[in-house]
Amino acid sequence: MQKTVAVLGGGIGGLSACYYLSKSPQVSKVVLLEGSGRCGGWLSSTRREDGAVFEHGPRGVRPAGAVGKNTLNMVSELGLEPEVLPVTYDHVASKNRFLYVGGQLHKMPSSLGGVIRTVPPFSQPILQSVLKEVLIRRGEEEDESVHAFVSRRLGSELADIAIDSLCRGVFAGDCRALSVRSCFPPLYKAEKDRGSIVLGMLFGSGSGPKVAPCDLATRSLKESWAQWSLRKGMQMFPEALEDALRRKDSVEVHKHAPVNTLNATGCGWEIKLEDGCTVMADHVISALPAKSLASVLPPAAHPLSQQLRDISTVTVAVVNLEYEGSILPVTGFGHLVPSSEDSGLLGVVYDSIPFPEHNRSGAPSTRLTVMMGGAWFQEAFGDPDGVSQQRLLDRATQAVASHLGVTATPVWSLVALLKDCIPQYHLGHWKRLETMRGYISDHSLPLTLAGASYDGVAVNDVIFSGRTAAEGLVGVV
Ligand SMILES: Cc1cc2nc3c(=O)[nH]c(=O)nc-3n(C[C@H](O)[C@H](O)[C@H](O)COP(=O)(O)OP(=O)(O)OC[C@H]3O[C@@H](n4cnc5c(N)ncnc54)[C@H](O)[C@@H]3O)c2cc1C
Ligand SMILES: C=Cc1c2[nH]c(c1C)Cc1[nH]c(c(CCC(=O)O)c1C)Cc1[nH]c(c(C)c1CCC(=O)O)Cc1[nH]c(c(C)c1C=C)C2
Repeated sequence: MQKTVAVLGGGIGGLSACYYLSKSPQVSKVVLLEGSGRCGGWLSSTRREDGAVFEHGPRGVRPAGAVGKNTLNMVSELGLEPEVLPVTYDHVASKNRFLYVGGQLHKMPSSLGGVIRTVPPFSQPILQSVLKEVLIRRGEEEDESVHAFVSRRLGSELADIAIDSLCRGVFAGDCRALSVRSCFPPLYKAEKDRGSIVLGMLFGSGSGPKVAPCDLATRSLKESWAQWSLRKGMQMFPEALEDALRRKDSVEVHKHAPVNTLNATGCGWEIKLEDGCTVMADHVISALPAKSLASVLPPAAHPLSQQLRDISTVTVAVVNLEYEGSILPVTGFGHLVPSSEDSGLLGVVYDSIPFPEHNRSGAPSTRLTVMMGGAWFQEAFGDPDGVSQQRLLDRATQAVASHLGVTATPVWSLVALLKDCIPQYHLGHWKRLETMRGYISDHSLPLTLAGASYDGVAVNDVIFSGRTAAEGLVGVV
């Protein structure tokens, strides 16, 4: 029987689910319902007339692994290959990442020399911790915080500085609350399967999904890409996806269509939109943030809604700055700030270094992005609704002045408050997923969960979640 599938949320997760569904003859109709006036969700770029591009959300995607290949396959199918801007592993933006500790920038080790010597801010060679790690006994816990896991296996200094910063630079989150099992599955699996992170990395652990690479993915391997972006910014990606979907007879894309309620009809769903319109569907793929889905589910699904509400999120202030000339004292991807140094200031990306193509045409300029808040937003700035743009801008320019010695006034700036933008996979997230998916299956709800709230926040993971959701319904596409 052919089905009508409604996909809720037109972020990269929902668009991807539609894309894969539309490849299947088993689906007669796909209806995408996006609440806002734009598809793409957090993939959002400001393009100025002089050619400058500023990212508010993701600025680079990794080509590595099956999910990285999968994304590049989609990029290629969408005809975006000529627009791809690759950054190779030997580029300075791949080799140089900094930590701001004790009022100074420290380059993170990226070569053997950097791990065999004692390199500040660390008090002993990283290699020492790595060699000892092999001898540490396997943990017994079903889950553990990222901080506890790394402290146990590699020592508290690496956990307090490097891992604390890494969790801020990926989840804008607190490594003492985040789950190692859900945030860094390869680390957790390496210990479970091989008894050690190092042995897991050396000999592999478990088997992940397999994806056949297209020419573009093969090229990314041959040319050693570390990350890539698109010529007119990451927003090109959802724009191309939306265009491709609009060209298919089987797909309807509705923007300005916020979902208000979902009512189970016995053989599907009646979906009420805020404007009073109704959409009927045999199946729903939700690519909404977990809390948004919780608020539209029927009261009878209360146990599921409660679990969804318990997946918390953090708010990040993103400040894009543009300076006259080439003003950076160092070169690289950017720097992260551990929470012990300055909890409210997460890090600074040196956007002009990996992607100079996004600089304005004409006179030289430097583009930076300062990211603030995250799990520390409330303690640093108070209620997100009460903080002024000027305060965020001042805090960002002060950080650029004290961390990088850049005291010039930016020639252009943009402050964006990204409310509830990154889900936090706290301790026990895996159990919550099991409970939620168990509830859906036990109650035979025609509902699939996709998007960043569940199985990975990276663009690649979210796209793959859209594919998995579609394939769960129609088989391999
Ligand atoms: C500042 C920042 C930097 C990032 N950097 C990177 C990076 O460098 N690399 C990387 O891989 N990833 C990065 N990410 C992560 C990645 O961008 C996100 O995890 C991903 O875009 C989430 O996609 P999504 O489709 O799951 O959700 P969203 O983008 O949140 O999309 C959900 C959609 O649902 C819609 N919606 C909400 N409620 C309703 C409703 N009731 N009815 C209808 N529609 C509704 C929203 O309008 C939205 O369009 C970053 C994220 C942020 C915030
Ligand atoms: C300072 C805050 C943030 C910076 N980027 C993000 C935040 C919250 C969000 C983010 N960054 C990455 C991802 C995807 C993860 C993935 O698995 O691909 C997300 C959601 C990529 C990333 N950024 C950094 C690392 C180590 C990674 C992981 C992948 C990789 O190694 O490339 C470090 C980093 N992020 C930021 C800065 C300033 C920084 C380091 C210098 C900004």
